[in-house]
Amino acid sequence: MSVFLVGRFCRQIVIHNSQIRNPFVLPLVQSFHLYTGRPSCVNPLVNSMIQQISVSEDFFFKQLFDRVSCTYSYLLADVKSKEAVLIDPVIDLAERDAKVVDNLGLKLKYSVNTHMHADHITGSGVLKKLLVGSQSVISKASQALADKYVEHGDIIEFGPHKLEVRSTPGHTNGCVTYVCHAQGMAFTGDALLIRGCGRTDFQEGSSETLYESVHNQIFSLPENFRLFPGHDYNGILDTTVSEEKKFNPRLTKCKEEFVELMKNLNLPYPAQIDKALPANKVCGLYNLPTEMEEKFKSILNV
Ligand SMILES: N[C@@H](CCC(=O)N[C@@H](CSS)C(=O)NCC(=O)O)C(=O)O
Repeated sequence: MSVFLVGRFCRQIVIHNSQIRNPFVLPLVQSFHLYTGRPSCVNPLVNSMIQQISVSEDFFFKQLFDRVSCTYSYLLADVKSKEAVLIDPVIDLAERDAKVVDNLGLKLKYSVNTHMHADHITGSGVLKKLLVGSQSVISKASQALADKYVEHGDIIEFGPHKLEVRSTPGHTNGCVTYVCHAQGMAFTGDALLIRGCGRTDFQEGSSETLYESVHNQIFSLPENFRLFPGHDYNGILDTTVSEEKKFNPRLTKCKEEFVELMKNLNLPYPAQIDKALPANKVCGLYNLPTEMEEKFKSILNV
């Protein structure tokens, strides 16, 4: 897709999409908008709410859903090398996910957790057994056991693709957001939900910290970056930086109002919290509730 800029004295300039964020091209796009004085329907800055960034041909992306916990998992892969990562798998659906990976001929490198979940058990432990060679990943700050620990600024690689790790604490201490700059995507876990955010009333949650995390690490991304949350309870799949900066009913408030609002959410505790936390402290490999241990007995050899 291309962007056409039409000025007062200039007939037409065609800029390919891949060049829009080029530091030499962006000011040109901006100045055309300022110069002509009207918000062009093709100006990416004005249009960022609706203009989607398309993924490159060598990048595979599949969004997966767990109906019970309303959790999204994300399978990302390099089309050429077949190396894949799976963000936030759910244990109950580990066999489904392993089958998808197998069917597509992918090689799962990492099962990546955005944080230590309180509402469901991560699938990263069972997936290590189902897809031999794959490793569990979680942030160092989460203090859970995993094969690989990540910190702010680290890069996770699969084929030529890269996910930047951004520390976004507040919902939990160890929450991270994974940003794929080249594809204009960020996976926010429970730090930012669509028109919402993660609760801050347990697991060392802090509303002040969450506010800073979202504003500094997520809202600072380009306006048209697509954001993929850890959950959605309303049937919406994704959002953008621009949409959330305009319409998020919590995070558009000032920090003091946000903190007050978060104090009064009055949400019931997640039903599975007492079973989920002990298991998630070891990335779903041990400490499973009896029914899960029974279900995955042969896979986990416990
Ligand atoms: N009812 C669900 C839990 C719902 C919930 O508390 N969701 C969390 C993310 S999972 S810990 C949250 O942060 N929600 C924010 C919100 O505004 O809803 C269950 O029992 O599992």
